[in-house]
Amino acid sequence: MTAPALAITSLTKSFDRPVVNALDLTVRAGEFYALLGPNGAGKTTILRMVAGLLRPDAGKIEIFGINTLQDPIAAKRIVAWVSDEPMVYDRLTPLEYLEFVAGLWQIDATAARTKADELIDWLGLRPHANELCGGFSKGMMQKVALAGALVHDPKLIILDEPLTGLDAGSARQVKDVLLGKVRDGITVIMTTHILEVAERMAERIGVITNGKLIAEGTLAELRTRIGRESSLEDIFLDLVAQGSAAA
Ligand SMILES: Nc1ncnc2c1ncn2[C@@H]1O[C@H](COP(=O)(O)OP(=O)(O)OP(=O)(O)O)[C@@H](O)[C@H]1O
Repeated sequence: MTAPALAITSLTKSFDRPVVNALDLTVRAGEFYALLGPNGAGKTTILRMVAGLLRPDAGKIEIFGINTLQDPIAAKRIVAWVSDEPMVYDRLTPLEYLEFVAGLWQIDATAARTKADELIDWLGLRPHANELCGGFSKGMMQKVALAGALVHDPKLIILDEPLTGLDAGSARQVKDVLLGKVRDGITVIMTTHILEVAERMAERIGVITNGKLIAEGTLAELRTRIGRESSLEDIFLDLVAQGSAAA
């Protein structure tokens, strides 16, 4: 049996207060999973721990069976992390940036160039491929950062609010790239506040409040849980209200 793309067990993290509370979460291989939750629920903190950018206080994270705390380099090789605050080098063009990232992954120069060209075309960056990133809008930076995260052909792509700040055309390009990846068998996990995106794209949706998973399932399963025909917005608000009352 294939190991899950992500298996989180009893994950716990506090800053000045508990933010992630003994969280258990499993995402299957090949799934498109959306993580929803109100502001401050802990979504980014959870994903930063999965991406190896933040150390948990307790708990276990496995990516395709690799323990991220015991074997962080092996885990990072198969994961892409796309932050909601894109970081690219101002003084490089998108092509130079992608070749630089490919070099960090020790991908050979010819393969790197082919990969970079493919990503540039997919994300509609071709007209700007030879301009310095420093002059780019936030949306264009976000697309370059996404391309950079995909250079090493990750098996699991984790994105924090990938569509925020993108115009309709760019959002469509990013969505198409992600759906294409899922069709190719790649697993995608993303947070979003755009419920319509979760509704249309995700196979399963997890709802986080106060660092805990309070509900999870397909849209149909979440509807059944609420017990009436509702929009995802109504379901989400009902679940969050229930979660807050329980806390
Ligand atoms: N490095 C940090 N130091 C202290 N507190 C932090 C740190 N990172 C996050 N927090 C706190 O942890 C809580 C959860 O933050 P997090 O960013 O994970 O939430 P989120 O669900 O992603 O929210 P949003 O939807 O607003 O992005 C917040 O109260 C935040 O202020």
